[in-house]
Amino acid sequence: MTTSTRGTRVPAVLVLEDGRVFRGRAYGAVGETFGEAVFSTGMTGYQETLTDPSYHRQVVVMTAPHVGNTGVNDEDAESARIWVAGYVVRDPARTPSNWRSTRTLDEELERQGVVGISGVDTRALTRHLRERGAMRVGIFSGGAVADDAALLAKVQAAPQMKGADLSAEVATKEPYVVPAIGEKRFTVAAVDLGIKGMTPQRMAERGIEVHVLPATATVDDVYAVNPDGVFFSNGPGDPATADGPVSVMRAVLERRTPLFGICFGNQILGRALGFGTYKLKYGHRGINQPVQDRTTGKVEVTAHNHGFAVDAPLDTVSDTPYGRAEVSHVCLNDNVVEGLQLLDQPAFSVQYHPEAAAGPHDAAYLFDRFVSLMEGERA
Ligand SMILES: NC(=O)CC[C@H](N)C(=O)O
Repeated sequence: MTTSTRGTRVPAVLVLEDGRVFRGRAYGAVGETFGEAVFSTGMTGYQETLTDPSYHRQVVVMTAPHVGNTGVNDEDAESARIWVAGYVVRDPARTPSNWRSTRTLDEELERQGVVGISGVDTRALTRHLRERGAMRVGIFSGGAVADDAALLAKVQAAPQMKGADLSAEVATKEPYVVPAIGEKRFTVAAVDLGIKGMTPQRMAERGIEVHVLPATATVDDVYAVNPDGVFFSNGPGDPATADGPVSVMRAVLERRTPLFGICFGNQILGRALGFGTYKLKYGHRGINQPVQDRTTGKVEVTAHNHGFAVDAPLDTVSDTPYGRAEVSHVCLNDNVVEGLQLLDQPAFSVQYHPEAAAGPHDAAYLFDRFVSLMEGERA
């Protein structure tokens, strides 16, 4: 049960699993919530962040101090609802202003029952997460917020992100089609593991008819649409649990159908090739992360949202059951693997978000690369 906080100063408390406590005021819905505390460095694009299904079960801390300035509109959502488990801001806008805005962010959080906290020193909280790593957190308001020991016990009983199998909780239950814009050139089967709305849109803009399939889609479901290419989306949870999608991807690789993966899809390609995945200390989340495309040498500024990464050798070509593979992209902040490509068949993936919602459009060329692979098959 949640109630309104707007215009009030309901006390709220944020409790990390290592016992650190931050006090503030309720923001959005009043109640309690649990998740993995992560920080996003995006200065803008909060609506896209909140509605990205990959944030399911995560409590997002915004490093930008002023959030909500442009309100909420009906155009920028990346899915039908807010997925973050909780929201932490420093200084929410009191009077949002934007020509597209139809409501305030705190109204929207409250309407969707999303518990948040404001008035928190998000710089201190971010530094704590950076030093200690992402960890479980609870936000509490409205009830007893004084007994920190009892709240800490609740946080320590909440589920971990490591080992969480979440795609089926966020993905579509029924297949649907996003039609090509203009002349239809290709058909793609897109396995929805938590897809963002902009991803099929970026394909549709290139003449692709996108058949979005549930996370549980089988190899037969994928080939029933007679695809020119197969796509595996972003999504929440630990890639080590995604055995079903890994086996579907292996079947796609067997058939040498052109393949593209984004984020969770990159981790699944890593696993399909025989690499491991591991949890990063605090992940990459934001819209200003430098990545180098090692195939061209170009550096691009990119949107990220990942807490896990692929463990593949950076400087050697690997022999895999599907031929030679290499790391195509790398994050220049920390050398984390940001992309994989096969050298003997048309398959590649990136760990970041070329659909750019929100974020810079530097990486849009990857959708063209996917089109080229499908063109190559036809030539
Ligand atoms: N955006 C994504 O697809 C994230 C993938 C995975 N859940 C991770 O945290 O690394």
